[in-house]
Amino acid sequence: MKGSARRKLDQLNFMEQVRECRDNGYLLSSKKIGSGAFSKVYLAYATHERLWHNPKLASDLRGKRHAMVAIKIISTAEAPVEFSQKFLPREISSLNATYKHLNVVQLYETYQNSRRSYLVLELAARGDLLEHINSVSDHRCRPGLEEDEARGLFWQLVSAVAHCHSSGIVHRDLKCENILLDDRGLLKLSDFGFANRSGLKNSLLSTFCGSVAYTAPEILMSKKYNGEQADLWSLGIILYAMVTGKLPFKERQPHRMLHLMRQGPTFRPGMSPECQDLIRGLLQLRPRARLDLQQVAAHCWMLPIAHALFCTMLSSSPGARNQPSPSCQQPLTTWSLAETHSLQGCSSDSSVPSTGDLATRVLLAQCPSAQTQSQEEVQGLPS
Ligand SMILES: Nc1ncnc2c1ncn2[C@@H]1O[C@H](COP(=O)(O)OP(=O)(O)OP(=O)(O)O)[C@@H](O)[C@H]1O
Repeated sequence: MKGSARRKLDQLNFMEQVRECRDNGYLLSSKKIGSGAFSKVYLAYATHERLWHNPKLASDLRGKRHAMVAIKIISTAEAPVEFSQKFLPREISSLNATYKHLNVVQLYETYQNSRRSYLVLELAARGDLLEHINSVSDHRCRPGLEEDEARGLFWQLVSAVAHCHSSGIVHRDLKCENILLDDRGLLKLSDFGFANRSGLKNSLLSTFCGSVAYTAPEILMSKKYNGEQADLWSLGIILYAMVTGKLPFKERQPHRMLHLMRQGPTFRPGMSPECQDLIRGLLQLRPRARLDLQQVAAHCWMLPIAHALFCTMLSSSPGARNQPSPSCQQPLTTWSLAETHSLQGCSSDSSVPSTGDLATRVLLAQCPSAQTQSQEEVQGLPS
């Protein structure tokens, strides 16, 4: 098809999409914020009428004080049947199963016709983690994020993945490009296109998913694998990318990649030994030897953040305000309220149960004086 004919067709298609969105209560803007293999993602606005009819959407956007959403439009007529019948339904059911956590992109609703499917998603307007790492690296004239910043983001990611796993979902495509940031700088895990139910505790998966650079060795070796343990490997790669600005193993050929993996990651001088230890703990060749999420959250590199969060929870609870724990008196000036909520995994909607038990459990183990002092406050949190 000639260029001008293609442009005309694109324009007609877009006008049709605008109409279909309007019929469903959204004003589609022409601002394209991303695209995937069979999808385009646009900025859109929820109408008053839509907000009135969709309490899930209304309660979330009320907290954000805007009406913007991201609409992912999938051209099901053009996509392979397997995509429309297998992966897309899985993406939708995984997003529904992981609703609602502050660090997982929210799916507000879907609508479809014979040609397209529409996913109305929470907007994460500040791009992805890869772009963020690259822009910070340029700014610092040094590859990678400061460890303090990496710690804050990584905690949010661990909290999001823990929420997915406890909801029975394995992501299977964890990578920097699938981790988005919103306008408050909060991390939002997205793209559940390869996600699956983790099913029975010991059931194994066999499909190859994701990008080679983030893929666990057992998958590259075409073995049956445990999805949760494979996600843990990807977390190790992401943490390495955050603090070094590079990928630890980079090879196109799986067998060469495996060779590099067996040698293990190398670290630049200046990286803290604690961070190196955490990365090594995740990048274990044997899946069962990898740290689990609880161990990651309790790792000494993570402690400053778990500690800060726990102290914030203590100081904001009425009983503890007058009686601070002697071991929890560090200033918390580096954490804003939004960050603290995120660390807790809480939603901005107070009616939603908090899933942020990670820090509480970690700190109760690490901070005995807090344990005796705050029994009552902590009992209020889900475990
Ligand atoms: N909720 C969102 N907020 C802002 N941008 C988004 C959102 N969801 C997706 N995007 C943007 O759109 C791009 C494509 O979205 P997504 O990764 O979900 O689609 P995909 O079809 O699964 O992509 P791929 O084929 O690369 O796996 C993302 O890389 C991101 O830049």
